[in-house]
Amino acid sequence: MKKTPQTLTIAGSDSGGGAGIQADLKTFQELDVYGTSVITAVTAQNTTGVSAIYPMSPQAVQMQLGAVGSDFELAALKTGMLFNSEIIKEAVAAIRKFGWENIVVDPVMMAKGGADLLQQEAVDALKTQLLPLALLVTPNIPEAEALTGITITSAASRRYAAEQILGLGAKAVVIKGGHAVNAEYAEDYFLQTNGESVLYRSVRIVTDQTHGTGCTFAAAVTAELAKGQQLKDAIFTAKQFIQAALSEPLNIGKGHGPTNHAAYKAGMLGKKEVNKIEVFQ
Ligand SMILES: Nc1ncnc2c1ncn2[C@@H]1O[C@H](COP(=O)(O)OP(=O)(O)O)[C@@H](O)[C@H]1O
Ligand SMILES: Cc1ncc(COP(=O)(O)O)c(N)n1
Repeated sequence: MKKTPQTLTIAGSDSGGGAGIQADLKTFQELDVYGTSVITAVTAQNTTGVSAIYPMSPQAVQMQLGAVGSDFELAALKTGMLFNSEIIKEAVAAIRKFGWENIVVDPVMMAKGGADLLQQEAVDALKTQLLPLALLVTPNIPEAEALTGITITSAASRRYAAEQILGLGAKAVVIKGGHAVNAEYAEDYFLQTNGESVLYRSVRIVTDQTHGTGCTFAAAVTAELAKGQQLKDAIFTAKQFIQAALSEPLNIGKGHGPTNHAAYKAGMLGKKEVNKIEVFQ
């Protein structure tokens, strides 16, 4: 009997439903994998910002990880908001204990409104303990800068930052371009340890409805890996997924609205020229 691929997200809850655990589970569902979740923190959040953060105790995280690990056969997992170094330690311990592979680390540091989703003291633990276990790490530009101390202003500095991140032990990195000053394109730059690089380019969609883009992108990569796709193909599908999700806005909330997680499966991608993804190897 063929089993549905099983996945896990270790992340924070977004009461507004557009980012974090909620974005991840919606994305898993849309891409036909089974999603489980370990909640690291509960945020009181909507499209206008984060008003409070309630981290789970390390024990609460450990118990959730144990419950998932003792029952499910995970084909891939992602991490999102981890908040502090104690929670990172629990995630690392469970990854080792259960022998989980295909680990996608979205090094979530800050919400778009500026709230700290990773405490400063935890950046070191993320770098030294979690990144060495990652198949892929998916920083946006400010996160890649925080991980490396490099200011990204050009293709050369982006490549240099990617190399430094691989130096931390991740097998591959994709530096996402949502925050770049490129008005025309959103470019995601992929580099892996054998030196191979790929640039994924789409037309930049003019919208302020970008809440949860990073979570959704990493969850889509995770789902595709769980289905057995190669990393480069999984990233291509994730880029298509987020492009469709941005191009069919839901117009929900008073601030930075959530993306449309249903658009890709509903076939909206193929319908618009703007949604073509270019790939440069
Ligand atoms: N305006 C946009 N138009 C098209 N793609 C975008 C846009 N903003 C972000 N993306 C894409 O969304 C994904 C997440 O990128 P980014 O927004 O940089 O991450 P984060 O949410 O972590 O800050 C990437 O694939 C990026 O290229
Ligand atoms: C619980 C939680 N996790 C992550 C994000 C980052 O969201 P984005 O994907 O827009 O960077 C968020 N705002 N809230």
